[in-house]
Amino acid sequence: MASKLLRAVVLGPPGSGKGTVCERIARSFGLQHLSSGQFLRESLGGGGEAGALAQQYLERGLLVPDHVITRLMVAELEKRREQHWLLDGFPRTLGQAEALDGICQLDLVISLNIPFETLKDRLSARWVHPASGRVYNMDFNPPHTQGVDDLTGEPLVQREDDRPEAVAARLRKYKDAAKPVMELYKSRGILHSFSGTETNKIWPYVYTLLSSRIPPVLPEEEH
Ligand SMILES: Nc1nc2c(ncn2[C@@H]2O[C@H](COP(=O)(O)OP(=O)(O)O)[C@@H](O)[C@H]2O)c(=O)[nH]1
Ligand SMILES: Nc1ncnc2c1ncn2[C@@H]1O[C@H](COP(=O)(O)OP(=O)(O)O)[C@@H](O)[C@H]1O
Repeated sequence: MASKLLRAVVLGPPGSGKGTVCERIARSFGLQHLSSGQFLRESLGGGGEAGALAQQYLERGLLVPDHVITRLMVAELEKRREQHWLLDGFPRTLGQAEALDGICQLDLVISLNIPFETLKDRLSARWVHPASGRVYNMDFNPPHTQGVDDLTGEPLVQREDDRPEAVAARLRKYKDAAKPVMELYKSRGILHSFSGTETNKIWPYVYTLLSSRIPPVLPEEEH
């Protein structure tokens, strides 16, 4: 069955499980997701003055200026015109949402609503494989061998911006910037909010919602 190309966004504060949920959606529905944070970190690898400046925002847990992230994301999305879009972490401000409006009409927006204490606990236990963006958590999804990526055997690291000093600032900034974005999508009737402390409990609802738009390639439990 041919389906219309999906234009979807997953929003939520740092640590809310956007990456985890997007990974499951990608696998269950046979599509690729684009994480603005991971994409930024990869794009900065090349160095240069602009890269060094953006790096400082990331390390301090601050939002990169709208024009920087928007230019990067819009250029990448133009390349993926013929694919489904599942965006993780973009748009995060009203300016970014308006820029996205200029290139597509969103079908659905998933918002993850997770208590503050849960976010803090999760971020302090997050370990990542920098090259792939694969994410682990020492309680929730630990690697097979401690400190090592399952697929490559390379070392895992903790992100600079997951340090407690940076986390509080990130969560505050997120709230301020995201509020008008949520209101915009709510007013359009495309916002779907999911609340809870466990991704495994939220996941079946997300799966059902996505299934109403695009045919799954895997059953819900095989994420
Ligand atoms: N304990 C616990 N950790 C989770 C759960 N869902 C995701 N995580 C972990 O929480 C951290 C943040 O999740 P991530 O998907 O990276 O969130 P993002 O910052 O919104 O993209 C990661 O280390 C995940 O492995 C959950 O239900 N319980
Ligand atoms: N849409 C965006 N606008 C501005 N900065 C962004 C955006 N997405 C990612 N970033 C930058 O990348 C960092 C990491 O983002 P991300 O990997 O999505 O992590 P998290 O959701 O855990 O904050 C952010 O703190 C910010 O500096």
